[in-house]
Amino acid sequence: MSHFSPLHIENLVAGYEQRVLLRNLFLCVPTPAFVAIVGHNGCGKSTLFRALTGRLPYQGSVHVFGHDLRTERQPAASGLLAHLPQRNTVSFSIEVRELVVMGRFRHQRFLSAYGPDDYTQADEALARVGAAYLAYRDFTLLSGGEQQLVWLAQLALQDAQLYLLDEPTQQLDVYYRRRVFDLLQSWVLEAGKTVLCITHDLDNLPPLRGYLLNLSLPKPELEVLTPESVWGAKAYLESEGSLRAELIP
Ligand SMILES: Nc1ncnc2c1ncn2[C@@H]1O[C@H](COP(=O)(O)OP(=O)(O)OP(=O)(O)O)[C@@H](O)[C@H]1O
Repeated sequence: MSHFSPLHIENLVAGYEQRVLLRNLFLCVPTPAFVAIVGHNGCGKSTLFRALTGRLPYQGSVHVFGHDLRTERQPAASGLLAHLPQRNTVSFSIEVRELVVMGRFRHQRFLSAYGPDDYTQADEALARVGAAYLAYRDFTLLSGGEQQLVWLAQLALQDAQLYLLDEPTQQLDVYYRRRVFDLLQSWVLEAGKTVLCITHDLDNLPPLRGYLLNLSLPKPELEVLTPESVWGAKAYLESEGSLRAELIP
């Protein structure tokens, strides 16, 4: 398999002092794709993202388009990857549009302000997530679901090659959950991005094109996303046996 694929993970081992959560993970996303990452609470999904974003030491190797992530000091600044954590907070008052435009940080010249073109792109990104009406509101006063839409708009502007999204549809209502999955699918199909998306929202996955990665399995591997593979993952995750297998250290 090529090291120049969007994501190539070899023999990844990661976890915490008491517990190894990811054991000898091999993964190759061969071409730009959507990958839904599923698994029980606590099985290590966010831990995988912590390793990929350099916040947790790991054994093994991770290459993104041929770049070794261990030696890539600022993967976000170089446009290699962008990450949406499960909880993202802002502690000061800021207009939504001002927060979204910051997604253009890679195109901003030192000490210069964002220009009209940057703001046009911010408005377009907000419109694409169905949140144009929030543009002039104070971000800190929005509901959790509205804030999530704003983060997705900002993320789109980062124009990264690999997106790591940790439960992007949590807190969203049924309409916006569907809409966000459609949006992520368009990032792949129309913009050639690779999207790794941690989710517990299996019901919305069947119509999507891409792969499924069930991190609760003893040997997780990519499966093509189909109604059958999603059903299989759901049946596995609902079984008592799968939970017991995971609790064995
Ligand atoms: N810094 C840490 N030190 C020790 N253990 C940790 C640390 N961070 C997380 N853990 C534990 O590691 C396990 C996996 O955490 P992780 O956040 O990867 O789960 P997850 O699969 O993303 O779960 P969820 O679906 O609930 O978000 C959990 O049991 C958690 O308590």
